Amino acid sequence: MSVHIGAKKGDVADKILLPGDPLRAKYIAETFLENVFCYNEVRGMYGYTGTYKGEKISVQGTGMGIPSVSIYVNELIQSYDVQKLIRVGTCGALQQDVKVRDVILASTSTTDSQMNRMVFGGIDYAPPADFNLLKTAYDTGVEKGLNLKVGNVFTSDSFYRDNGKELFELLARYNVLAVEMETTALYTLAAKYNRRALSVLTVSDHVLTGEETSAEERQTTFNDMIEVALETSIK
Ligand SMILES: O=P(O)(O)O[C@H]1O[C@H](CO)[C@@H](O)[C@H]1O
Ligand SMILES: O=c1cc[nH]c(=O)[nH]1
Repeated sequence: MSVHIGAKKGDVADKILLPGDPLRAKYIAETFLENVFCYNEVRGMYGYTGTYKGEKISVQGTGMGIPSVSIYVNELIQSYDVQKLIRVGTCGALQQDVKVRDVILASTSTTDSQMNRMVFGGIDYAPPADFNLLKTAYDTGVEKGLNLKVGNVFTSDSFYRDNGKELFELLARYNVLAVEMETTALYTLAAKYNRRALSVLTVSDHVLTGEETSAEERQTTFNDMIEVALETSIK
């Protein structure tokens, strides 16, 4: 057991999918995995292990934002030796040509979080996706006929903000594709511990047009993203 995960060491696979929403973890486990068992219910942050096409794989909710995802990624790496970590999250689109339900692969992330500035003494570290995971996910998506977008995403410390319009317009001008809340932490911790990480994101709402998906759709569905992540994890 670690502080926030009630699993025995061998209960967690070396590859894992990481949705922010624990009910998305439950949906993924029940819909896509075989031989499934639940290894974590601590704080309702469900974690499951099962098999996908015969390969052992886990799926763990991370909660929202950098502090929460950092707890789970630290414990998954340090206590359970997880090697390959793929976030399956939602995001808000910042570009006109990025549509609701599109799938984005985050090649890097920009953040307003102070976390990395504290770690790197004021330097702006650029957190990268693992190139092999990124290429595999891209090739897998193209094979499935998906119009994947690849690029920079904004990992925000706040979902609600007063100066949103100006900031989002500025980021959009600099080609940032979308806003979410965890990728910077995932990529930075993967680099720190020499693990492989990727964020695969479904656009759940559009910051410019106001179009959005329902809470139920955010919790379930988004199957294109999940299939790309599962296939990438076993290739
Ligand atoms: O759907 P998840 O994976 O939680 O991701 C996005 O949704 C949450 C905000 O609603 C934040 O965690 C953001 O990153
Ligand atoms: O962080 C997020 C996630 C989804 N949609 C947003 O607008 N922001």
